[in-house]
Amino acid sequence: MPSDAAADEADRDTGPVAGSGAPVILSNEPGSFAWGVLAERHPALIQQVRDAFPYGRRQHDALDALLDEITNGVVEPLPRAEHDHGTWSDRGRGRFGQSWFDVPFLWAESYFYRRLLGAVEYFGSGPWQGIDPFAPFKQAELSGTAVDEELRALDALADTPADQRAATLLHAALWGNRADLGFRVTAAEPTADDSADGLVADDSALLWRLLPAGALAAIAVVADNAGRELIPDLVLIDHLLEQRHAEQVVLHVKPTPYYVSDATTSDFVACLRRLTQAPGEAGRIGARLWAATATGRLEVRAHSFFCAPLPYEEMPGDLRGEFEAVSLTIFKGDLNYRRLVDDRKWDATTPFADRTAYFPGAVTALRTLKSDVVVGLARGTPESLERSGAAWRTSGTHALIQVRE
Ligand SMILES: O=P(O)(O)OC[C@H]1O[C@](O)(CO)[C@@H](O)[C@@H]1O
Repeated sequence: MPSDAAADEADRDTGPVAGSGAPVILSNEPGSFAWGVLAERHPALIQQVRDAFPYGRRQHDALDALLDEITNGVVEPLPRAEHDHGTWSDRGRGRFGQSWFDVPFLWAESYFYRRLLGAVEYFGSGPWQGIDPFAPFKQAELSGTAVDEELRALDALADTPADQRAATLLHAALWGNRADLGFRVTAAEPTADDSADGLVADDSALLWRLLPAGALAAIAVVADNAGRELIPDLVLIDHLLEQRHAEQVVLHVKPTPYYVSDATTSDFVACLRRLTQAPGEAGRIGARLWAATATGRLEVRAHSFFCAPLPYEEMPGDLRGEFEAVSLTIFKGDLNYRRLVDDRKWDATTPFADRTAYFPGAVTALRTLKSDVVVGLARGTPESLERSGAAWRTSGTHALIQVRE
């Protein structure tokens, strides 16, 4: 569990203040994507969590109160006794007392997950301490037959040439980002066909140029979801290590449960175990990765800032130092993207390099589009996507690979 001091430290040393010039995304436009997340997904998620555990009276009352607050009330501060009361008092200055729909969407979502963990006594000192309220959903996905099939498919890849294998594994990690359990609370899961021609930006050639085989670089991977996303991420990491694109990989996960399916250390262990216990190539990949953790070639870290409601431009000095120390950082997923470029209504053709100029080193985003923000598109692309009439920004049917050297 992160200490209050660590989170305080994370918030104090904030570096330059994040971008300006485009309106921050709020959730107060009925019918907008952000409005739907707060008005529909969060209440549905409270119900799902309530149904998934034999919680006691106190937890049911707390979930009722949270539901009432997010639908009819205003943002309330954390109770004084909470370990991170001070941290959130600072983060919430100017936000408490407002409608949840009128504060920045990024902030509201993040605080919602903190409050949900509070309601189920995740941070308490009692028997529910550390019980992940999303664990049943993550476990069901990880033990499902879809994962069996995905692991079996690795056998066919074992003998393909390395560059072809690399391209396939990169795409598997990219599209694995559609496997997001929060996204499935209300939306239909996109079908396999939806991914055809779904790339709105593709800097993969530059990515491989930055990672030549034999370069022995250190790479950071900022993970997103567990299960069907983390498994292809791990398989890609194995490939990078095996082919000597990287000598060391640091995998950054969340310190506490977040956005339903975001990967924590427990989820990393569960995914690695799933790989090692699989037959064939998947099992061999799992064994190699397990061994890599023991030698330090694969290291897992869980900085408190990964659950902060803030853009990465405001990252604390120690995390900035970690990213400075590697040759490339790969950010997975939609939420990381929102935090990387800042959750604002940017013109979609704003260069990705401009929005990430503050980042201390080369950076890559692998993301399926599941919320409104997007940058780095070629001129004319947003217009033609709009003409298609599809919900291309939010439905997970489109994806991007963006790189800044
Ligand atoms: O798991 P990912 O790719 O970060 O997606 C999370 C996304 O889900 C939502 O919470 C709701 O769709 C978005 O607001 C958020 O960015």
